[in-house]
Amino acid sequence: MTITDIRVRTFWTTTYEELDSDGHAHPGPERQVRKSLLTITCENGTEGHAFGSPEQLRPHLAERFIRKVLIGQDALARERLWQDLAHWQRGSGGQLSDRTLAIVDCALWDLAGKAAGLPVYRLIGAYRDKVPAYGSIMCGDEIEGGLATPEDYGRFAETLVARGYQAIKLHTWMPPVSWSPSIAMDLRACAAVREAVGPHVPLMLDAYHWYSREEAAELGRGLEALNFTWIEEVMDEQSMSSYAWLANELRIPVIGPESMGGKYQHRAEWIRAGACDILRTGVEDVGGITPALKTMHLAESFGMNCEVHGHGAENLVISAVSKNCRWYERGLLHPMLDYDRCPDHLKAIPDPMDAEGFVHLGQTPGIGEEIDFDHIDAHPAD
Ligand SMILES: O=C(O)[C@H](O)[C@@H](O)[C@@H](O)C(=O)NO
Ligand SMILES: [Mg+2]
Repeated sequence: MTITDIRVRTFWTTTYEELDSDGHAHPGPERQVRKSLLTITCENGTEGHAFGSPEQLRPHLAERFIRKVLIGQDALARERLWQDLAHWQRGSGGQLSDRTLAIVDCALWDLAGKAAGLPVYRLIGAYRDKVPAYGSIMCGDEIEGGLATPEDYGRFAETLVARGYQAIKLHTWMPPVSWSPSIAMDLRACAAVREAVGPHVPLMLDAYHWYSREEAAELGRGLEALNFTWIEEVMDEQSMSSYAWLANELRIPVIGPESMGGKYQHRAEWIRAGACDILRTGVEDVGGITPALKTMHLAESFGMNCEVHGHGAENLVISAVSKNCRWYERGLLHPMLDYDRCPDHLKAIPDPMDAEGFVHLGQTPGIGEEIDFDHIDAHPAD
């Protein structure tokens, strides 16, 4: 199966979210945004697709790297094509990101699933056909009726448990919220959620990402008293030794790294340094399904769980093929947003969740996205 073409289509789609000055998502006015679709085509007409941002698929990257590495190559040689693209990162002057690698890798996996007539999670080797989900709540805000108070978090958590979520993760308040960061408020929100859902629902916290060691330890001890399941990204992840210090200080499991680059190699160093009790990966964070699988296997070799960052078909695949992954992160969730609303560019959401809190893997060949090509072609945004 020889790759004969790659193309990028950029189109308009609707969003109901906006990013704050720190890059965290919150509810926002309905508006149109640009999104891109990479399509890889083989000589027999088989195609693989993956979504990304226009910036991650901009012409310089599509022509200088993606086309150059892929055209004429065996589409099923994913490992070699991923390695070739990853090696180009050094010579790209910082232009070729892990996010772009992830898009290409996901499109190749989608193509392989189409060629085999299998959903990708079964092509890789299923561990399960449904994954328990935790509700990942958006960062706090100052919106009336949103996530402005600890009580708001408590009320929202109750609705999420009633919806079926088997666990809940809080992202609490961060700048630009005027009075944040605040350990006291973080712990008040966590206490309100624990009070609302009772003692047995697993709870996790992902808070302000730049606390000091002492602040992070104080926060962690507060979570221990509330019987939380893990503490996440509460210090700058560039300081691996700070996380080794924190993991040694606390009983509650420390999970990471999420936002750090370095793929599976850097995550191996975190394990070696004792900087995490639970490893973290994500298809976008480490450069694709191919390296995310390596991260999963790395953690498994150390008897560790590895939890997947982010929602979407590709992260659901990773969660479904790994014994040492406990959850699917479904979110980000907010009282004013309908997470189950189907995006304009899809015919169905990729992560439907049943009333018991399980997200079921689709059986359609490919990565698991039902793409609405008519929408994409009818709303060009080049
Ligand atoms: O932008 C971010 O920091 C992430 O999207 C974050 O909000 C959330 O996805 C996360 O940290 N999950 O663990
Ligand atoms: Mg996180």
